[in-house]
Amino acid sequence: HVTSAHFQATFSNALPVTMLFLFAYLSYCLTGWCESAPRITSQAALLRGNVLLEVLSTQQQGPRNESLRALSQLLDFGNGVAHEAVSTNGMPVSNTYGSKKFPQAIIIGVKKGGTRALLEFLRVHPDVRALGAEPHFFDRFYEKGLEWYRNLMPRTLDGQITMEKTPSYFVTKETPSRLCAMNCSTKLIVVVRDPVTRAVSDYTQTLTKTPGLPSFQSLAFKNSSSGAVDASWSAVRIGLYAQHLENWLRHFPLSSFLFVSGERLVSDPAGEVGRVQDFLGLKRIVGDKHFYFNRTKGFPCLKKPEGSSRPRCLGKSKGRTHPPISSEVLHKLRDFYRPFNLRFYQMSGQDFGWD
Ligand SMILES: Nc1ncnc2c1ncn2[C@@H]1O[C@H](COP(=O)(O)OS(=O)(=O)O)[C@@H](OP(=O)(O)O)[C@H]1O
Repeated sequence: HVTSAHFQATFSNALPVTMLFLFAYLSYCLTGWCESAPRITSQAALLRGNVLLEVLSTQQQGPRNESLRALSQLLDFGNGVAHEAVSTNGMPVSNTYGSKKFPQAIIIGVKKGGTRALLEFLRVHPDVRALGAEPHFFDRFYEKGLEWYRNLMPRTLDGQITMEKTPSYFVTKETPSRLCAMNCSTKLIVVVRDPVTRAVSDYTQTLTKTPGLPSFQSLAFKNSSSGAVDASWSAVRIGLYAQHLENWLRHFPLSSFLFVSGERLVSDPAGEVGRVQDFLGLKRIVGDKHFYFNRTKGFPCLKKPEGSSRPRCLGKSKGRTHPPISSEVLHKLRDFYRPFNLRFYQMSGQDFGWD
C-alpha cells in the first residue's frame, strides 16, 4: 500500500527534475526549435508536468509552496506554447496563421475595477484573442508608434476580435484623441466599481508595494478627517468617473462605450460577460457553465481558462483583504462622491447603486 505521505514524497522528489525538464523544453521552444522536435518528447514533458501538478495540488494541504506555483506558471506557459505550435492533425505548424490587427475593443478602465477578471473571462471565447499584459501604448509608449503597438497584438483569424486592457487609459487626458486617431470606431469597455471601495483597493495595492505608507485617512483628506477630501490623490481622483467620461465624450459617442458593473462581475459574472459579448457582437458562448464560485478565494473562478484544462482563479493580487478603514472616513468619502456618481449615472444612463 502506498500511503499518502509516501505518494507525496515520491512526487515531490520528481518536482525539481520535471521543472528542469520543462525549462529546457520551453527554452528550446522559444528559440523556435520545438516545431521540429519529436512531439513525443515535448508532449511527454508537459503531460508529466500536468499530472504531477494535479497530484501535488490535491495532496498538498494549505497554501501551495513556491515551487508548485512556479511549476503551475511554467505549465500554463508550456501548454500555451504547445497549443500554438502543434496543429490538431499533429503536424507542427509555425505561429503564422492570421495577422496582427489593431484592437477593435479595449478595456480602458478603471484601475481596480475588475478589468483583469473581465479580460480573462472574455478570453475563454474562441473569437476573442487578447494581449495578456497591459501595453500602456496610448499613455506611456505612444512615441513608439502604431506599428510597435500592432506588433504586440496576438494574431487573429477573420471574425476574431483583438483586445487589450490598460486601465489607466480611462484617466489619461491624451488617450481619447490618440485612440480616435487610430480608430474612432474602437469599442470601449469600462469596468466601474464603487469609487470608495475602489480607492481602498488602490490604496491596498500601494501599501503592499510601499511598507510604511501613511494611513488611508491621512492621504484621503487634506488635513485630518475633518478637512476636505484631497481629490489630487490619485486613489480619489480616479473615482471621479463623470469627469473622466466627459473628456472621452469629446472624441467618442456614448454608443462606443459599455459600462460593466465591477460588483455584478463578482455576483453574476455570466450576466455581465453576456452583456459584453452582445456589445462586441459575439455569440453568447461564455456563460454560467464556465464559472464556479471558489469559497476559499471568495470570488468566481474559471473552470477552464484559455490555454489550460485546469480550473483557475485569478492570482493573489486580485481579491486582496483590505485594511480596516473607519466608518466615519468611508462616510465622508461616500458623501464626497455622491454628486459625481449621480452625474455619472445620468451620463451613462445606468444606476450602479453605490449610494
Ligand atoms: N473573479 C475575480 N477574482 C478576483 N478578483 C476579482 C474578480 N472579479 C473582480 N475582481 C476584483 O478585481 C479587482 C482588481 O481589479 P483589476 O483587475 O482591474 O486591477 S488592476 O487595475 O488591473 O490592478 C480586485 O480588487 P481587490 O479585491 O481590491 O483586490 C477584485 O475585487
